[in-house]
Amino acid sequence: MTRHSLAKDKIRVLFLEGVHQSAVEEFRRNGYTQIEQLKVALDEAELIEKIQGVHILGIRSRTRITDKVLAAANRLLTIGCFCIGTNQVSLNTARKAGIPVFNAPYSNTRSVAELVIGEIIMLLRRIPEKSRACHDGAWDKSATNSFELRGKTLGLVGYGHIGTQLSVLAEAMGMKVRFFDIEKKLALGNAQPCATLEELLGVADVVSLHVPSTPQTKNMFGAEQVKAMKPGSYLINASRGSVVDIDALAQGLKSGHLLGAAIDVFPKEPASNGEEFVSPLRGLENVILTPHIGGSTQEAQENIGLEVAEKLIKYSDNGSTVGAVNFVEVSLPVKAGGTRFLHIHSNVPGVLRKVNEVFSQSELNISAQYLQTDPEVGFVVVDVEGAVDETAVLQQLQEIDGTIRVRFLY
Ligand SMILES: NC(=O)C1=CN([C@@H]2O[C@H](COP(=O)(O)OP(=O)(O)OC[C@H]3O[C@@H](n4cnc5c(N)ncnc54)[C@H](O)[C@@H]3O)[C@@H](O)[C@H]2O)C=CC1
Ligand SMILES: O=C(O)CCC(=O)C(=O)O
Repeated sequence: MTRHSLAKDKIRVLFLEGVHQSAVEEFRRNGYTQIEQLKVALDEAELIEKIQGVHILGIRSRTRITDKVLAAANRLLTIGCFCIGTNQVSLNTARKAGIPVFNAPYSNTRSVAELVIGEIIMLLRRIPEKSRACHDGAWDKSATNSFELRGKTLGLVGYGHIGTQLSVLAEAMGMKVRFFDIEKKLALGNAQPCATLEELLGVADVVSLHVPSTPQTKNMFGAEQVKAMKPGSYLINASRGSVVDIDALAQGLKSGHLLGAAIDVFPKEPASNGEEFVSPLRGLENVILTPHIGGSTQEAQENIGLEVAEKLIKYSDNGSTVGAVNFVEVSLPVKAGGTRFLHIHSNVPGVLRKVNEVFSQSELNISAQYLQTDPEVGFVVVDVEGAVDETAVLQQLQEIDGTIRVRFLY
């Protein structure tokens, strides 16, 4: 039987925002019983209260894990973002507190790419307003400003997991693809890179944004970029609301410079399904507005649930940090016997020596040791064979200057 320093039925797991049942089942399959599920996101004050005693927290993109929430988290071992973006978590503070954060970098990318393909067709055919008109009893059978996508140029800003899949799908449908990325990227199919964003904006009939939320991408698409787009072109944003200056976009649409837009993410998104969605884009012609559902398909959510749950369980059971977005990655073999100590510390000189002294002074036989450091945080894992007074070792490790947290698995 695998035993743990904290019995699994004492480990409290909290899932917010309707994390998929596949995650819950994976935790149950692995022996976890204390799992609480909420459908909603919590605001900072609610989370500060709710997080007390929680060891493993699972969220999606709405819940903000701020410095204050992390300071209040008295038992938190790890956080799982059941999505791609991790900008909702104060990653640096979590890292310094010894809390690895995991996400699912691939599982919903196909869903986003498919949605964007659908939106390109809908926008070029002006389906939003034609459908609305039919619902209202009108019959507008005109081809004005309706186009095929064949032969048009798709400009991808960000050529990562989503951008590249879109590139392949769009070419298969007869579009030309250009892309701009800050990193050198392998161009798939016949896609061609642009040296600058301006170059891309000057040639694209449809611009689709697929960059992460970073300080550099904040408002990277403003009045100047809207103006630089071709007259009669379209903008799609299914990345993050912080990337586009929404007022500048509204202006570009109202002036007729842009013929349409499809926007899935917004600078301010309602915290729950009941809250009113407020945006200057509401009511504009040929604008598809969706409530941040780019990755919301059954397939994606089920896969994400499983993928992130596996990473969280591996860390909780085994200490492995592979896939962590804010933490040094240590790939650990499953432990067959003995005791495994996990020591997270500030990366200051002498800590590793003191850790080793604890084991040598206790005359313990170290069978394996793993160490990874970043400039500020170190993570050392020590496997020990034979009989061990775990509590005594734990206490000595905790007393080492610079220790952030210590755990043992046995
Ligand atoms: N609407 C939704 O439901 C979803 C939204 N997303 C968002 O989409 C974003 C992109 O997802 P992936 O393609 O999987 O990410 P990725 O990390 O695979 O690709 C992002 C690409 O953007 C590039 N990039 C970064 N900064 C840039 C800049 N300033 N200019 C140009 N390129 C830049 C990177 O080099 C990278 O190639 C995610 O970070 C997330 O915020 C992801 C999934 C679902
Ligand atoms: O499904 C979600 O909650 C958010 C999806 C998303 O934006 C992401 O994966 O980054």
